Amino acid sequence: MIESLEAKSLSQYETLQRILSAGFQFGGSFALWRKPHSSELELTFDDQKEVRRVDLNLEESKAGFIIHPFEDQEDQKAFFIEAKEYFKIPLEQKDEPIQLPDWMHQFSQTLDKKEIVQAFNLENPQTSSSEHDGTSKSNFLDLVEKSISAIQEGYLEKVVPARTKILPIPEDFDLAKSLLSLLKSYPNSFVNFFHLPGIGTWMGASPEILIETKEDWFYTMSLAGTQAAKGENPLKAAAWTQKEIEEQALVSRYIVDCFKKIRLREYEEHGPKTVLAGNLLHLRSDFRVNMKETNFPQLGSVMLQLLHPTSAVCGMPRKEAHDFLKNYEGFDRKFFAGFIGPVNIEKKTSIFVNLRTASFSDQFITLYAGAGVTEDSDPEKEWEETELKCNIIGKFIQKPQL
Ligand SMILES: C=C(O[C@@H]1C=C(C(=O)O)C=C[C@H]1O)C(=O)O
Repeated sequence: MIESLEAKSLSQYETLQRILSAGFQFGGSFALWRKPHSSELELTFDDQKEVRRVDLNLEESKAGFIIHPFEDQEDQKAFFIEAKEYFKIPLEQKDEPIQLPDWMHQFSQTLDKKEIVQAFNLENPQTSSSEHDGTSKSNFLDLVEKSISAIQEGYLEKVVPARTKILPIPEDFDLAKSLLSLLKSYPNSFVNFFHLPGIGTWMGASPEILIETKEDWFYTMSLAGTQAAKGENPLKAAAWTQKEIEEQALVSRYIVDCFKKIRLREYEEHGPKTVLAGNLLHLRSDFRVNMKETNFPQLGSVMLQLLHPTSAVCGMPRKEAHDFLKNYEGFDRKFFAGFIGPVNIEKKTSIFVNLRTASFSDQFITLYAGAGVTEDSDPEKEWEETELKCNIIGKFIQKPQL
């Protein structure tokens, strides 16, 4: 009774503060997320101190949240937050109090915003000082020039060089406020936060599904081509150049090639259409397959392995593009452009490409962004595109809007 009265008086912000405090005091891993167009925040907590690693066998997996870096792992495994505790809370204001689960009341001490920052800083490994600089504009322009040359020489068809941008953690940084800003401002994105003790603490708002399975259906998408959303009706006003149309078509072709590898012919392809992600526009095609009719119940896992990393975040041909980035990009992407998301929660699996994301360490926040380069790319424009992408998360770290 007392608890429910207490919960009634908590605002959304205070509820989130309380959840984050409990997560950090719980001592294990935890994640929270809101799927695109959903009005529920989902949360999962795992009390195991040692971070779990699992095979990429989604169909047999326990319920939980999977996190895989950009690079393939030697042991072919991903990090995993098992849903030892799982619950959801409504994000729309309702009259009834938000119910937090009973176990959470053991962690009734609410950490203030500074203590929360300390909780993720202290546990993460120290980063080297070279990682504190981020990618300079001239280095990124050089990388794009090199990418264009590699394409002109016929060695690559498309490549997606990326960069980092470093922000000092602002004096008054407030994780709960930043997260609420992302939730409010990006209804079409997969807003997420996860904490793997000793490994990383990340937050993001991804627009891109890598694979989704719901009942009998498998879904994926090709997302590429970027421009700033402008004016009253940005979707209508969008005009795409040949460069962007081709860039996105290459990603669709890549997906179709993956279907071909497994001799799957019965897929539906819809699009491309213009979609909004934050204040950016992209071109997107949606693909779906009925796993029952095609007798392919394990399609989720098979396609996950074939698709990652797609040509939306790496390039084509995949191996050559990957080698090129390894040689010239000059930083470790870690979880950026890897994949994250809930697995077998309420019989659904929704795995997103980890884009529009930030990692926390020491006193720094690292933002990551890439841009698809083709023969017709203009290096200066690709730099501007990465600035816009970094800003999607960066602006709410610097100035949450509540
Ligand atoms: C690489 C990123 O985004 C990807 C690349 C895009 C592009 O090149 O236009 C668009 C959407 C994403 O598939 C990123 O956000 O960092």
